[in-house]
Amino acid sequence: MAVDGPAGSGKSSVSRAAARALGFGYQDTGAAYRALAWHALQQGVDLDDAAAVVASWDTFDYSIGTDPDDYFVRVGDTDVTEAIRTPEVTAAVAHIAKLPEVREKLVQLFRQVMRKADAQGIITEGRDITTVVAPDAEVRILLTADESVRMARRSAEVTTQSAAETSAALARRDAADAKVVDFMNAADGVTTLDSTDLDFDQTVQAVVDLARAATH
Ligand SMILES: Nc1ncnc2c1ncn2[C@@H]1O[C@H](COP(=O)(O)OP(=O)(O)O)[C@@H](O)[C@H]1O
Ligand SMILES: Nc1ccn([C@@H]2O[C@H](COP(=O)(O)OP(=O)(O)O)[C@@H](O)[C@H]2O)c(=O)n1
Repeated sequence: MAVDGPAGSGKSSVSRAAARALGFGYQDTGAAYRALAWHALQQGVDLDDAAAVVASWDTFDYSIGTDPDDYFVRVGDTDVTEAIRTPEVTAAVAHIAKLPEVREKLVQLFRQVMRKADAQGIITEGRDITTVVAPDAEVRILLTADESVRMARRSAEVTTQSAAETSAALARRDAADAKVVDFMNAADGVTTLDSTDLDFDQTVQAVVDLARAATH
């Protein structure tokens, strides 16, 4: 299954809960972009130097947990599950996500994780999963919500920044990301799920229902 959508739409939390309900694996692709940004920052790479960012790939030893009950993100031996969520990494990630060489390598990595998954299925979520990474997925969903709702959800999670700062950062990142891939409009055959007026459990249920409808 493929799930795309803008920041704060609920992709990670909803996909993970739906995977748990379905007995599926779960792959958070944003975590890989974040982890590469973390790795490049850690190595002191100038993020405006595209060649240097691409070169940092050679020492990027990435692993992610695809069991929805055992989620982790690691670079080498370092657990970066928390470290990749800081506002600094969040602000840096769009600089590397715009580089086609980086995207190509990550797309291959995501497909490899999908092939290796030993569960009955896997939900992969991100920005370009329905269109680029897995356009032939059995179920493809664009998860959306009004921008003000997404800002409120994200602000409730981030405690190291004011709500106004978090909201401004979210809008800036969506604008930068939208120049690279279109995740605001559903491609042909992709189902739009608008969670503006749905609570968390209702949204998870809607995803589970779409999965079951496709397989029965
Ligand atoms: N339908 C919903 N109603 C209320 N809160 C939600 C809903 N969907 C997600 N959330 C909450 O919004 C926040 C952002 O969700 P997240 O999964 O991190 O979004 P994304 O991965 O798209 O950035 C989380 O705290 C999550 O629990
Ligand atoms: N498939 C993907 C996933 C993430 N990304 C990039 O990675 C960043 C972080 O993704 P994320 O899914 O963790 O972000 P949130 O939507 O959770 O805030 C995004 O802002 C994009 O720049 C991407 O370009 N393509």
